[in-house]
Amino acid sequence: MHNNPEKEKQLAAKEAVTLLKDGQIVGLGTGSTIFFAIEEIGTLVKNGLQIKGVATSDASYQQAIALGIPMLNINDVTRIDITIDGTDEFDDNLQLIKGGGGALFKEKIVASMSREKIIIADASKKVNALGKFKVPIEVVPFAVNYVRQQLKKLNGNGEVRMKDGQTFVTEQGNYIIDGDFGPINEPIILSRHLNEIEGILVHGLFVNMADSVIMGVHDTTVTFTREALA
Ligand SMILES: O=C(CO)[C@H](O)[C@H](O)COP(=O)(O)O
Repeated sequence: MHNNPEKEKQLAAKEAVTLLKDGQIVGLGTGSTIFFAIEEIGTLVKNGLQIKGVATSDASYQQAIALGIPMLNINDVTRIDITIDGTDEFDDNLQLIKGGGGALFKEKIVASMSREKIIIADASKKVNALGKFKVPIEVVPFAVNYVRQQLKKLNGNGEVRMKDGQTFVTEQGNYIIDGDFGPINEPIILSRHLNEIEGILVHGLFVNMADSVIMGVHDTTVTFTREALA
């Protein structure tokens, strides 16, 4: 049986939104998987679900507003109850590489403020070792060459992300360096090293963050939980 990523994304999204409850403040991730979740939430809100959203990108904000989902500014909230977001890769320990869409800064802040963090994914995102997908690293433009040199010391190779022939610029006005470290056997240690490099605003290793990953596979879903790892 062939995988159908679009269908798997939709199934995971449909499953995730069943977790939402009246009164919650909900973090809305970014990307093509979350697109489906926001659509589903729009329908639930039309049918009476009372939640308020906090977006991780302009795209998710605009989609949510167009669907009539009430939205809050992150600086007007002191808590986020639950966040649903996508991922570029996840491993058996529910460690993630995120930021393929370049929204990693807001995604990490929203995740850090969230009591519960749910990741949704199609089956292609599950890997034995992180690292086939290059680690997105958001860098203040002044520090780009310095950071690339520092990545070399970590046995990494970083290329500045381009889009349509231009340097990709994040919503914060920064650049993304996509870091190739080969298979990442110790994501927690690499994450710590990256945290220590001046000029890096945020990186796409989301370690010990996801509470669960809902993965669409063929015509069903499988849920992996952090609780089950302990
Ligand atoms: O981190 C992200 C954006 O910054 C996305 O969650 C990630 O890139 C997955 O995207 P998609 O659902 O389109 O595969």
